[in-house]
Amino acid sequence: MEISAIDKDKGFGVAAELAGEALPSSTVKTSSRPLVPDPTRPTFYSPHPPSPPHFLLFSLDRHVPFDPRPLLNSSRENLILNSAPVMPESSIKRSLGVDLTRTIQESRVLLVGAGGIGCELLKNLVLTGFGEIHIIDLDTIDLSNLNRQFLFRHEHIKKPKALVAKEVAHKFQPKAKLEAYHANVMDKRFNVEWFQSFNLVFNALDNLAARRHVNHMCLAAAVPLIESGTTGFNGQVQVIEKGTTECYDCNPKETPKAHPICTIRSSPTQPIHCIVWGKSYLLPELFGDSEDNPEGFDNETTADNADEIAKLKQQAQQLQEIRDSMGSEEFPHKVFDKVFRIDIEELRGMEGMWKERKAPEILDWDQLQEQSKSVEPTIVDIDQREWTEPEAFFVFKDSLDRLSKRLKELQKTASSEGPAPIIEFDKDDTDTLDFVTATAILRAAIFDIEPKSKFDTKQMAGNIIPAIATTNAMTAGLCVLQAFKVLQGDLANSKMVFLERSGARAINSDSLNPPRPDCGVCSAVHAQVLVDPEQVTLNDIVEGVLRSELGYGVELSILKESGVIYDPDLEDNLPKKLSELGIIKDSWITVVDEDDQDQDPRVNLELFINERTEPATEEVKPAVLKEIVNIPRKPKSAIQPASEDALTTNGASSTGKRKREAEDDDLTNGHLAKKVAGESTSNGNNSEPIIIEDEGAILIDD
Ligand SMILES: Nc1ncnc2c1ncn2[C@@H]1O[C@H](COP(=O)(O)OP(=O)(O)OP(=O)(O)O)[C@@H](O)[C@H]1O
Ligand SMILES: [Zn+2]
Repeated sequence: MEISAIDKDKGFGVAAELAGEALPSSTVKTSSRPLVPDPTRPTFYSPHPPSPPHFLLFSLDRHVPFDPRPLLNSSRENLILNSAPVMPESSIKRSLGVDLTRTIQESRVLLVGAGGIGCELLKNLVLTGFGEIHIIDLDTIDLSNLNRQFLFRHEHIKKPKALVAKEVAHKFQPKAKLEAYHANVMDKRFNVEWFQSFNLVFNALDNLAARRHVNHMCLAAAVPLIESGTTGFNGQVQVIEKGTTECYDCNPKETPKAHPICTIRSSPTQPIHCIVWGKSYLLPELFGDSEDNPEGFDNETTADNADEIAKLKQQAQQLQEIRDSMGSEEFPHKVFDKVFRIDIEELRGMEGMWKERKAPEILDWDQLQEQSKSVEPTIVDIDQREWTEPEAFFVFKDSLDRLSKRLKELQKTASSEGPAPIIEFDKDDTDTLDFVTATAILRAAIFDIEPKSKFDTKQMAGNIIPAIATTNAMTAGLCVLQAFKVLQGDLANSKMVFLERSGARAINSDSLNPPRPDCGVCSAVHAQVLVDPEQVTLNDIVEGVLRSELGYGVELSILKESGVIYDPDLEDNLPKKLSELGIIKDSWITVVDEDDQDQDPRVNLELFINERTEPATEEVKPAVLKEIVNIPRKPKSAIQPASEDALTTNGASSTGKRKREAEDDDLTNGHLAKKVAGESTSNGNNSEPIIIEDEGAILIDD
């Protein structure tokens, strides 16, 4: 990447030179000339760089009459990050124009999550002049949040994130109207009407369930949603608008990987299999509640793995007997012999398993005892390199001893009525981490698998994906840019934006796709029904609303979050009151049309339960639709190719993403990356620079 730094004083240039040293693969060019207006473009200020760079960074102070509108109006993405403590309104107007500034000031927006992205986003929203911002977060502040959730300080630890975020952000812009909720966004009180009260919703969440819930509520409320997320250096921003774009659920999401039980118990092939064995099998069997379901591997009994489960249970039972000798001198030897010798001997006996791969090797207590004599106790502090077998053996005994003493201590002080004390894995609990690292290394040696260091084990066992402050900050900036487009009703130019570390460009974008016709979530029609859940029966809904008012036939089923509550073969629930079925105010049921005899079935109907206060009378039916809705038929072929011009007005149908994937195949180093950048400059698509205004807005052109 090529970076040009220009400043009328020397300071920025020096900083850029230092940056150049820190980024040896980049070319940093510095210059200390003043900015001059570009005579060919009336509102544009050109520094006349020596050669057209890929990115151009401007650091401007208040006195330079800079107008970045041409950049904002360019067809490509720009990134705005506000870095100033307070951005004067005049600056915002100059940057965004009077109309957009007013729209922003009059907007009422919801920010869900005040974590890594949320803190950055709140700061951006406040400094950009958003008029009313509601912040919701269920969590309290933790020490580990402070490195990147910059609104929080040490004195805020244990306080609710939403409330502290509000308080701190308010100081940036006292005029902003902020409202905070220390609550779960999935609470029923945050109902469709509440969502409808916002012009725009931002998701800055960290889990699938909450993201899907907000997606669903925004679709039901017909409020646009800007969804965002980061993992390490990668970030993504997606604009979702009912009926126009794909929703969060249009594309299936990966669920966390569970390893097959046979892999964990008898045929590990990767370091993670040994780590999961130490963390989710051996540690809980010795120090936890062995009745608990282990996490990280799939121990559901099926025809295929019934034998494996039975074997595991048998081995676990034998370990339980050994557990009784915890605290005695023989305890470590007994545990070692059981898991690193007896169980392995048994496995070796299953000859069929070892035809294709090397049979596991048994470990020898006496030999390791001898070899580990010279190991220093400080070995536990060496976390960057993999321990040798004797070192791992030493830590195995040492951590087993520490954990045994801890559990004995806990047992002494525990009350007899409460649950028996246990020790669970925690990546920040050194005793458990040492134990898992050491046992995983010993197991890896048995199966001839590469060992992992304590540091790596912590990442892998703790499912840690490093959170990078810069990625969060850039992603939050991109969210605001997309918000500008949504608020201007310019969905045609809204994008799906990606931050990536590899490839030619850091920021890439893709046109938004129209909704997938087969998506059960966003193809659904949403309606509200007014009822008294204590009085109204399911039959009142099925007959009184669905069949008589909406014309459904016999073949329909009704689902609640927990499963099916009605279908033609399940009529027991019909006479029950809604409240008895757990269908309360502000919950919803999904109606699925199963009738495909005469014509195609209708799309799903999501019926939200609204409470009615006045009683039903002769004239007023017990369940009434708030508005009559038209429920279209499902399209003939569920998966249709997305219409190319459904969203794009600029004809940009060949998406940046596909192009980028092709580029990635060719690009392995910065040299090629530069070449691509140069090419796109010459074809006129990439000629705009990045601008950083260090006390107003920072614009980074994509
Ligand atoms: N259902 C929910 N309702 C409200 N807030 C939620 C909900 N689920 C998650 N959140 C909040 O979303 C935020 C996500 O932020 P982030 O991804 O930075 O996670 P974190 O928990 O702060 O950090 P880390 O997981 O890395 O320790 C968190 O503050 C979390 O409390
Ligand atoms: Zn969808």
